[in-house]
Amino acid sequence: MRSMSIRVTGCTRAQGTCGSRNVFFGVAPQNGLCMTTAGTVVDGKLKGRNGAQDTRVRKRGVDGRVRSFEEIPHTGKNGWVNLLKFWREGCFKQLHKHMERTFNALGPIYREHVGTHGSVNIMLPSDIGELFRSEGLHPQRMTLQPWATHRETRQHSKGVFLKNGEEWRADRLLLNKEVMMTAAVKRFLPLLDEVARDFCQMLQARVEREGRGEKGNRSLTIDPSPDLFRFALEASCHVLYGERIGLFSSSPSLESQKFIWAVEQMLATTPPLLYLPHRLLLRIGATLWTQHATAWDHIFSHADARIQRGYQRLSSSQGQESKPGEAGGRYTGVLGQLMEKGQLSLDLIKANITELMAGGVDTTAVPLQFALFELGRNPEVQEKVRQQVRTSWAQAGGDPQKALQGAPLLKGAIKEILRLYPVGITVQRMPVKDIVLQNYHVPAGTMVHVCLYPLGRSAEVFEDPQRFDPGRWGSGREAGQRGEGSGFRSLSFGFGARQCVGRRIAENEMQLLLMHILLSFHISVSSTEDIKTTYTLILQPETPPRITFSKL
Ligand code: HEM
Repeated sequence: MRSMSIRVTGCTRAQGTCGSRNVFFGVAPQNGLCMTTAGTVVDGKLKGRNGAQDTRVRKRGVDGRVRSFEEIPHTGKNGWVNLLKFWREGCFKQLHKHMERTFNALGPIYREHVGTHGSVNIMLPSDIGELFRSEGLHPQRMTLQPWATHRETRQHSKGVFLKNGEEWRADRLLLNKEVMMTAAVKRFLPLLDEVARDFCQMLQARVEREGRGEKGNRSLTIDPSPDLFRFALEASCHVLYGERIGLFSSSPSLESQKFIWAVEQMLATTPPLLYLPHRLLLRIGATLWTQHATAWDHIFSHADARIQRGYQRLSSSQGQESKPGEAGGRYTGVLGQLMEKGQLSLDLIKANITELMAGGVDTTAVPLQFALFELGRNPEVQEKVRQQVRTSWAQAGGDPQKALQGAPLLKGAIKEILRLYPVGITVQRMPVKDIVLQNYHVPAGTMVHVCLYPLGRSAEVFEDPQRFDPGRWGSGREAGQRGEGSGFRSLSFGFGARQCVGRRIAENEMQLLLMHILLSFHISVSSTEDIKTTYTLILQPETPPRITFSKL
């Protein structure tokens, strides 16, 4: 086992889990006192066993030893009591804020036991690096058991999201070729660009039709979220099935609206099911379980219909000479590529494509809402990004890949959005060997959560963390970043071999849409107040922001 050097911890604001919103200890808010095995938190400040004032430095124990797992500060030992408090305090919906408060109170590492689930939570890049180095050849996350149970009860195969071990790796290597490799990105980028341009045309027509002001110079204020969900679904279907589904028409299909609703329902019902004995809920036919399973059934039947169509299209074009995935010279999407190569069984193609569909809509539509809001409330930043995009677009001669390459601020803007509003608020790993984090022993097989929301907003890690500054990610610019260790700061897509398989689709899709919007519209918001956020397996705005689009 490797020992670690002394580390300065990241707590600058010790406001504490133990204040009025304490969900764990049930201690009267006035005295704000919580016990941990490693120390005592008094008024949100960590004191050693002997009551010494918190130095914010995790030192070796007095005898110089690595501290034991049990000594890691924790939020209460009884998982069921904690669960009850979680429920009563509405903590499921504010998990990201709860994590931030708990780090502020307990320091950069803590244990948590809620219901049936136990974890060690960390947030500093140096600890994340250590975790990454111990993830092994088959990195393992927390399994979303309710999703797995749905597959088992319906006798569906599992895709990469739910698999582990060699089975996971075999599927994943084949999927990488179709969605992550540079050659694949080149194939699907024009499809995403087409959808992004069509979206902007649709928006331009709407601004002209419904906007205020003089003809040709109109503005429209709307909640763009329904349109962004449609955009993300249209883009996903185009890339995955090679099919446009007409969601920008005046009468988008009811079936697609139902799909969007089903993904929302599936996401919202997941967090409570993670902490409850969901198999029992299944057996007694509890509403929560039924809602969850019905939502998944809908997602599956939507994908099924499209896969059948894709299969027929491909079968009818067989015999014509063409490259794989390009029936009759036309790119037939990720589905077409996988079918033509024939290395994955039809069953596994279906399982994986369905997961890509389920994972690919809300995850991009929601950050786009935050991005429009941040660009709107930071007009100077918006203008800088627009200038770069304009120049790059003019030089790219219509080639979307070149245009994106010449606009690093656009990439920086997406990174900033995901730093401030990480879609998934944690990345989890089970280390395959014992490790030492913050000088505590963490045994192999422990579920460790990397908490992205507190990481992204930590003054220990980022200079002026509340500022939306796409330039902080520029090459050679270390100024916007702090603390020891390099890397492990931009982790919203996870890390290593198990990072998000849809990453390249998501990044390009979001960048292209923002690029075309910035080329066509000035964006503004009426209120610059922070957006309140809520957690429903993904982090979203409590109320979608209203955005004003003014024609340039
Ligand atoms: C901004 C958008 C997105 C974010 C922030 C995001 C984030 C993540 C994260 C954090 C993980 C876990 C990675 C890890 O454990 O290291 C993940 C996994 C995954 N994501 Fe995404 N995702 C996004 C978009 C997408 C899209 C568009 C798709 C599908 C087209 C997708 C499909 C998946 C799948 C299938 C996995 C499981 C991969 C595996 O276990 O091998 N995601 N995503």
